[in-house]
Amino acid sequence: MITKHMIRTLMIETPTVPGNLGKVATAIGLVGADIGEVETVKVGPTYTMRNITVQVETEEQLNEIITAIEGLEKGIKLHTVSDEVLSAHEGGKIAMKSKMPIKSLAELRRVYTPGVADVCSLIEREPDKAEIYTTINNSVAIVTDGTAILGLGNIGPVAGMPVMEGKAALFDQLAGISGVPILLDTTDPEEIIRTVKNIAPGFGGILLEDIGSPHCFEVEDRLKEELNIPVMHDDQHGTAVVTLAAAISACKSAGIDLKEAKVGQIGLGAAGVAICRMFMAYGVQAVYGTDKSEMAMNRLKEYGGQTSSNIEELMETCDIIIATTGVPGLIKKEFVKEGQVILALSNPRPEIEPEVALEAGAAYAADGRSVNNVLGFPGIFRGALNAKSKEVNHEMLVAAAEAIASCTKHGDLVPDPLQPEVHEKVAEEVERVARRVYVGV
Ligand SMILES: NC(=O)C1=CN([C@@H]2O[C@H](COP(=O)(O)OP(=O)(O)OC[C@H]3O[C@@H](n4cnc5c(N)ncnc54)[C@H](O)[C@@H]3O)[C@@H](O)[C@H]2O)C=CC1
Ligand SMILES: CC(=O)C(=O)O
Ligand SMILES: [Mg+2]
Repeated sequence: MITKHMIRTLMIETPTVPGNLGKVATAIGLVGADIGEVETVKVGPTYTMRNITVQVETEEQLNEIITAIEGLEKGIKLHTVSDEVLSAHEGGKIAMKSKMPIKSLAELRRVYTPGVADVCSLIEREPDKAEIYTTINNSVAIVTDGTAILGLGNIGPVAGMPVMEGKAALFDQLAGISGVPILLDTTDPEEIIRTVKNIAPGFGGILLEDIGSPHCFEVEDRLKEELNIPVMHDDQHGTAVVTLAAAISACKSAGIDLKEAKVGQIGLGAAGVAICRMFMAYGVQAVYGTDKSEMAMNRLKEYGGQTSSNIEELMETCDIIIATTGVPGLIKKEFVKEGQVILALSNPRPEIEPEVALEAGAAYAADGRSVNNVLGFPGIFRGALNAKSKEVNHEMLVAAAEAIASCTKHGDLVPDPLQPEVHEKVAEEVERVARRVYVGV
């Protein structure tokens, strides 16, 4: 089964006679679409109304379903076709809310003027008190310039806002952190750095998101150097953490030593270079990378990595293949070697569908939906903020990767991202390592 990426909900009425739902399901199946959820909205004496979610590849395939259902027997009616992903975004996904009720004048005066002035004066005298009496230490800025939104490219910060809102929603739900999207109307590294430094006093940490290469490297390096709060470019290090976790789990299940495995990285942008650096620093001896850009290849060499001239060579020789190019379908099934581990991580669509890679002989295969930095960034920041760490460093990232791997069931590559224990474990391990390194406890 190939994963379909368009999700639509069909509201369908059928006469209340056994077998009608089966006819609808068969019509959808014959077109080659997948059925997701089936929700019964109403059961009447003569008819039943259901919402049926379908996953399709293209608009044409959706139209074929519509025609097929309309061609079924009299009484089976298609009422609406809705895009629930779009509906879920109506009005945006996040909100800044008051934690305090403000229902009486006494409460108003406590929360706002004149009461608030005393708290301001206290913080002026003792700046550390901001940690106790403001939300700063629990807030992370999610900063983008819109230059590498998922694999969609340079579509601008406003078009990237749904991704930033998604990260903020995940910060809240998985780690209790207030994530605040910051959209930058500049792609100039100096201006980005200056802006982030100027807003930094309001935040306990900075998550750089979907900032394209090569300027993302300078932006992150400089901000790490010049700010004394945790700064992490998620597409680099969040991705590298989760990829390392997946590789650790795959090697454990296959009974091989990751450090002895040959790893091939396709795409040496933000995610790819960080993955290579992470694997090399973890002790993997043979890490090779390739990219269509000479500049990207040279960058890997500067970091001490080895390059390969083409994808075919990597596919032929490596045990583990990781792809982060943003190019769907780049890896042909003929390239897949028996027993390989294939992590095709580009979103929204992978370089090879996991089902195709497995059919072609891969031992393990996954895409960016499961091997996703959502498994890393919430817990990494929770741990860093808890430890009052001034940065996110390599040891903390390795601790996060090992924590994710330790939560993974035998035979799986990564755990379920909605399992709260995973994020708790990542936070705990990151905090432990951060305290050891920075606070000395
Ligand atoms: N699963 C996950 O958690 C994550 C997935 N990603 C995905 O990885 C992809 C890349 O993201 P970034 O590294 O931020 O982008 P980027 O733009 O920094 O890097 C992409 C790199 O791929 C190279 N490339 C493009 N076409 C190629 C080809 N045909 N052959 C060889 N190299 C090629 C480019 O030259 C560039 O160096 C995106 O699709 C993104 O969604 C990124 C971060 C996290
Ligand atoms: C998941 C993510 O950060 C990306 O695809 O860019
Ligand atoms: Mg991203």
